[in-house]
Amino acid sequence: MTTLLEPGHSGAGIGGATVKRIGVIGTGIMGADHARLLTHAVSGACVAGVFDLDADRARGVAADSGGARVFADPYALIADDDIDAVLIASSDATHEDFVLACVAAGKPVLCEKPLAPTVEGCARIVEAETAHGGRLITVGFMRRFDPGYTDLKALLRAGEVGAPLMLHNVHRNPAAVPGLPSSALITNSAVHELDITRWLFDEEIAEVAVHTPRASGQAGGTRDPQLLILTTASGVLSDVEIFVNARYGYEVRCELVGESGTVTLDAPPPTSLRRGGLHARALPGDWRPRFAEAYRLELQDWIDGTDGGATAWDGFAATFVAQACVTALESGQRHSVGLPPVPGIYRR
Ligand SMILES: NC(=O)c1ccc[n+]([C@@H]2O[C@H](COP(=O)([O-])OP(=O)(O)OC[C@H]3O[C@@H](n4cnc5c(N)ncnc54)[C@H](O)[C@@H]3O)[C@@H](O)[C@H]2O)c1
Ligand SMILES: O[C@H]1[C@H](O)[C@@H](O)[C@H](O)[C@@H](O)[C@H]1O
Repeated sequence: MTTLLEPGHSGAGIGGATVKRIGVIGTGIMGADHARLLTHAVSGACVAGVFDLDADRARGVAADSGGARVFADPYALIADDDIDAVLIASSDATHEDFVLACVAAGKPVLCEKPLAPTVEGCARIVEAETAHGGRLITVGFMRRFDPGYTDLKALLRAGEVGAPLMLHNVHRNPAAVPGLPSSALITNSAVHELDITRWLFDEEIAEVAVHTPRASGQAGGTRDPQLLILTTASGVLSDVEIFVNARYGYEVRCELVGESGTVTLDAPPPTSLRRGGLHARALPGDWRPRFAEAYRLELQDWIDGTDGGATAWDGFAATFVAQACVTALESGQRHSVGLPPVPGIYRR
């Protein structure tokens, strides 16, 4: 693939031989988790700098990361000569400015999903990276590294279930903040399934529809749950139940239906308890335990420069489809997607 990175680099990852000094912007739930993984579970990296609007939070993560520098300004962190690459885990609306600053500084950047919450914001990022002339950006669609999803894709590729027909996805969170906009179920949560559908079938989503039952009484006015129906260019259907006030726990699973068999991706853990007439398996409270291995593998891939992660174009496409879903939600009508052509630097 085309790259303008230094020798030893491949694609948007960091690559090279020495320990990579990472700057982390945003040290909330995800930033702290990524910093912990970079410090303790990923080889060839250390957390060298942190920034968060909440300075106490940044100081706590810096201390847990072996004494990283706490920056007072995120743009100073990005520009600093002792920071080799940047991980952005601040809130969604801040991603665009930070990613653009990384591209301007020529630094590899791993940005948590979504790349930006608006299509226009993602387009500005893709334009900047294209003008730079080589890939620097990776987007944190970590499910691409989840052993369950990679197995599912391998079985599909090997022809084990024949040609694909349907993918049934379930994505549930125990509770959302009261007053969450209905569109956020799509742009912040179901955006993972939009990415996974494109990645699994290696094709674009051509049409979307969104159906809603009556809203849950626990949802505080948000239209929750929602059922997204995605149709790919070749006519595969991928349906997504997104329910962010499911109350009982965090759960992500799916079933792929092919012409000669099916594959079920269930929720770990592998252990289950049988007692008192029940057969039970513990569910996590959020995404971190469910996708722990996926986050680790995603970060290792980025540090190694192996280039298996989602590109800025994938980030653009996911937000583009999400926007079409929001339009479908608001209009109650099916909506064609019509992605623009893929710029050259993203053709694999
Ligand atoms: N890949 C995943 O599975 C996954 C899971 C959860 C969250 N996320 C994404 O990660 C990002 C962070 O989510 P979170 O759950 O950690 O949220 P969080 O609220 O716990 O943390 C966000 C942090 O960003 C900080 N922040 C806000 N504005 C900032 C700014 N301008 N500069 C620097 N810091 C700023 C906040 O102070 C906070 O500490 C979001 O974009 C979210 O969509 C991804
Ligand atoms: O930001 C989080 C995160 O992306 C999780 O992976 C997803 O399951 C949640 O629904 C979402 O709110």
